[in-house]
Amino acid sequence: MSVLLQAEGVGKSYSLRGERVDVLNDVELAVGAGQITALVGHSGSGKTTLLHILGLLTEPDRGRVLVDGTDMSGLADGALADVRRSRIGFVFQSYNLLPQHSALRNVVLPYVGRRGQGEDRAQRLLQRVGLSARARHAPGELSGGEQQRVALARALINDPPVVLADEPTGNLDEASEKVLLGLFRELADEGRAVVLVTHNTTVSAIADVVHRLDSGVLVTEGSAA
Ligand SMILES: Nc1ncnc2c1ncn2[C@@H]1O[C@H](COP(=O)(O)OP(=O)(O)OP(=O)(O)O)[C@@H](O)[C@H]1O
Repeated sequence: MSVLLQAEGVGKSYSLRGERVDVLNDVELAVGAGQITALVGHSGSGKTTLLHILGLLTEPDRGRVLVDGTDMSGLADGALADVRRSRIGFVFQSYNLLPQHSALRNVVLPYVGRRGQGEDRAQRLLQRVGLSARARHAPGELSGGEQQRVALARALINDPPVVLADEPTGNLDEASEKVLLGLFRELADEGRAVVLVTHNTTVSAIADVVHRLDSGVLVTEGSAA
């Protein structure tokens, strides 16, 4: 298994009303290509914080994140943004789609490839997530599950080897959940590393590896391998 994303000794604390809260303590994690990794744990255990650190959206206080074996600590903001755009697709818990733009425009916006090819690629991705007929619709005209699928298409626009998703099935009915989990499996089968934060046991059941966060410590619960 080739490791695409690693956390080494990652720690994060917040200061809340004068109280220090240690959210993550010395987290070690290696995320492999071709696998679905689930991050589980009770509410407030730090899953989103860890996902944001893995996605280079939040800097850890201690330790480091490696993408393709390269240490990300100390990279300038621009270089970090380049790695984020090209190597990591992130699906946010609240989708974070721009309401004034169509689904298609939302998918194209982060595209960094050859000029003129973004729209075609975005169309194909919308087709892949079953929404080609909704390309011109604004996020407000789509259901939660549809917005989630647009957010996944956007996360794939630059063909990233790593896909991170925060509670991707949080607002979905069973049928939409099944479609989305099928898509994540396809992404892993293509060789990508997929990391899902979830409370949902259906989601963790399809994962190849399950890690649980408990009191800031990450424990591996199970591995299909
Ligand atoms: N920006 C922040 N400032 C201060 N404290 C924060 C911040 N972000 C997270 N926290 C604290 O860190 C802890 C972990 O939050 P996090 O959102 O990572 O947990 P979670 O496991 O994803 O929870 P949930 O399952 O409820 O989404 C919480 O106690 C929260 O109050």
